[in-house]
Amino acid sequence: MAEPAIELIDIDKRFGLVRANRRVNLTVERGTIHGIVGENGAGKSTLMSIIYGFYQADSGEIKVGGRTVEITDPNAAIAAGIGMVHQHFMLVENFTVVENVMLGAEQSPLLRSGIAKVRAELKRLEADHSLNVDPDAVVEELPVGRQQRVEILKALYRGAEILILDEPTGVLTPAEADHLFAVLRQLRDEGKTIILITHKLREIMAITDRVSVMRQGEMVATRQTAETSVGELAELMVGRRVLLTVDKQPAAPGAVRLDVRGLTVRDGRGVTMVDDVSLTVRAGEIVGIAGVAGNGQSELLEALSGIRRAEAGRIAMAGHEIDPCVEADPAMLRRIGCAHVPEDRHNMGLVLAFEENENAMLGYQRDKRFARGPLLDRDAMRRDAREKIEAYDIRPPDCRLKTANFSGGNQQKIVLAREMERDPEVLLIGQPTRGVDVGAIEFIHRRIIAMRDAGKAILLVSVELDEIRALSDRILVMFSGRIVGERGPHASEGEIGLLMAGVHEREAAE
Ligand SMILES: Nc1ncnc2c1ncn2[C@@H]1O[C@H](COP(=O)(O)OP(=O)(O)OP(=O)(O)O)[C@@H](O)[C@H]1O
Repeated sequence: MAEPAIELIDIDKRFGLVRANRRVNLTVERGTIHGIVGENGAGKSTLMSIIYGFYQADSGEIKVGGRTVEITDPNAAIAAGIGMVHQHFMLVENFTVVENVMLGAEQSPLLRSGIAKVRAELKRLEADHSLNVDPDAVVEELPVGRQQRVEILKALYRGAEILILDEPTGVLTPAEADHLFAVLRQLRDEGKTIILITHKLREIMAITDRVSVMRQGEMVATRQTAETSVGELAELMVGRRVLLTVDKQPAAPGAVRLDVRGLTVRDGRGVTMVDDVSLTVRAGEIVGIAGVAGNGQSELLEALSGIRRAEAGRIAMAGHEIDPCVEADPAMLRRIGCAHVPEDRHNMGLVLAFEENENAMLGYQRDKRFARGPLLDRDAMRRDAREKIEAYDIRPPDCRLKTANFSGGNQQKIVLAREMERDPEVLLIGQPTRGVDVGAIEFIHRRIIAMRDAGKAILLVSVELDEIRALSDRILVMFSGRIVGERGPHASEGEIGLLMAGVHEREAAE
């Protein structure tokens, strides 16, 4: 039998007291798509960073094609035929596609023979793998799906035989995700090996050949995908049965707590992203905004939370009239009882260089309970942070750890705990479970329902249609900046999907 594409033997990695990888063994066969799943902080990204040479294992061995390799840095990984598509793209945004692909590969013989050859090679790779990107396009002007294709091209250009993708669909529209999967299947059929990390178990079932499960730094199981199920994988990940559906009673809505009239918002380039939107959210109800990413949901949430100034409209929130067209003031909105979980935790939700306990109260630093005279009461902050760490099972449970050193899903929980535990009257919540494992999704969904049942008005924006359908009491569909339809909680996926795709209201109802 052919040698496996890659073998990891007894890989160990510690960060201080945290044992991120414990004697991990993994065999990935050539020409297969191998999924890696595991709860937040299980050690998936660390393991991939070791394969790609960002980190060095404390001990253990890596074999590529049967031969032991020393992967001391990403260049050594590339030389061994390993490529990586990162969760947060590593592209230079104001460079063109071809420049990005060349960057770091300046020594390649192809480049020395002239940029025209590089462009020709890129065109060949694009055509062979249906990657369709213009080599001369500037990266920042490309939609995220295409930027991701540039990352794939970059890896293929460097001769990658093994491609690692870390949560590649988190930022993609459903159509972009389908296209990515078609590309990955084709690469596999050509004999390349794909390692895919994702929290979306449905994706694992749809596209992988085998799947391995990590828990608390250990590799606990490997299955043939055809012989397992979402339920089994979820249980293997978190060590208990996970309810994959949300239990809730019908809503008992009260008074209107959020009333938006004629809101119009433009983006930085002057393009109208939110076009004359009106909506209401009552106490004790969850209103979900469904839509394919990029249809104005983000700008709507930003305008409501005071991050972005609107062009027109008015807002009444928690009994206060707000003019969304004047200078934005998120602090004032917090004071009147509005909490906001932003979609983009890195840029809007957290300061990664701060300690966990500082992020756990970011934006609420003027609260009396954190004050000691004119200073901050550090003890009170840490006490508060520890309570949230416990309630939200944030790992590792260390409120002094720098936020950058938490795994992606745990960072998300830090933001959720801060905003949801403030007991707000109105909760604006964007992509609450992005990057979060199935066990944590179950917990977060229960918390959101509990807040609704306690009379909070909740506006939920999510690109996950399953999440919108599971949580919302009313569903508003946004397309091209407008609300194009409203449906009850039992509307079918197909009906909402049609509205999301811009099919007219009447046709969608038929
Ligand atoms: N540079 C670092 N310094 C300290 N601790 C770290 C560092 N990188 C990761 N860790 C810790 O190692 C553990 C594993 O993290 P890792 O990012 O590999 O998890 P993950 O399985 O990818 O999680 P997620 O699904 O949330 O992305 C976590 O406890 C994390 O806090």
